[in-house]
Amino acid sequence: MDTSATAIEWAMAELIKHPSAMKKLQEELEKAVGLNRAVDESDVEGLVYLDMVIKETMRLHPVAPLLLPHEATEDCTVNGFHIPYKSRVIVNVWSIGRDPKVWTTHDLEEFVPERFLGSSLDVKGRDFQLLPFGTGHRGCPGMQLGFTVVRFVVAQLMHCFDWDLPGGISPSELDMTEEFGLTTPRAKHLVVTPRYRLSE
Ligand code: HEM
Repeated sequence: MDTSATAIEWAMAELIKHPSAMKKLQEELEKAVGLNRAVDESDVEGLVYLDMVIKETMRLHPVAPLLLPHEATEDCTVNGFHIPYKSRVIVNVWSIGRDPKVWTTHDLEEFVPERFLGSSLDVKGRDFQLLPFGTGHRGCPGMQLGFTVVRFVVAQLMHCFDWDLPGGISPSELDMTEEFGLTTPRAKHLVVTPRYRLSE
């Protein structure tokens, strides 16, 4: 599964669709790195807006929308629901990412990285509102690598380039249809033209 590539493509698409968020991220990167060199892996730690962009991307576009099927190892009760031993449990993180009881500060369907401002929510599996890597014994063992790669690549692409959509399409018209399955990639790959923005 191309999990990291799918997450990077969604982050790029959301940033291109929301030029003000892209500008804020570019400003954060410029402040941290300047325009005379490319982003290094060590620059990415502590970039608050970048972190919020990636979390918001993973809230709206979890790469594995139903995680992987889990099996109950014993009888248990969760939120009043009895789950018998050996039941197959499917966790719909796509839907949890749009739960109005959880996400109260901004429009649920909108890409708003600022909803994470001042919040300690992270993607490591402790906060059940946001589980793009699953949680527990069968959570994603590649989480650290995946999260680092996604942050680093998005930071480099946004720092080095501005992005133009083809054929005069305006950002708001960008098609965000998902292809539903075990993973949810974009239905149509993102096609964009880079414009180099660093000093030589
Ligand atoms: C952004 C990148 C990635 C995302 C969003 C992601 C997401 C996930 C999710 C949601 C699961 C299922 C967890 C569950 O059901 O509780 C999973 C499982 C898994 N992931 Fe990842 N993953 C990513 C990157 C990676 C990488 C880089 C590797 C390997 C180097 C990896 C290896 C695995 C493996 C082996 C499992 C199965 C674990 C098991 O069943 O015990 N993932 N991943």
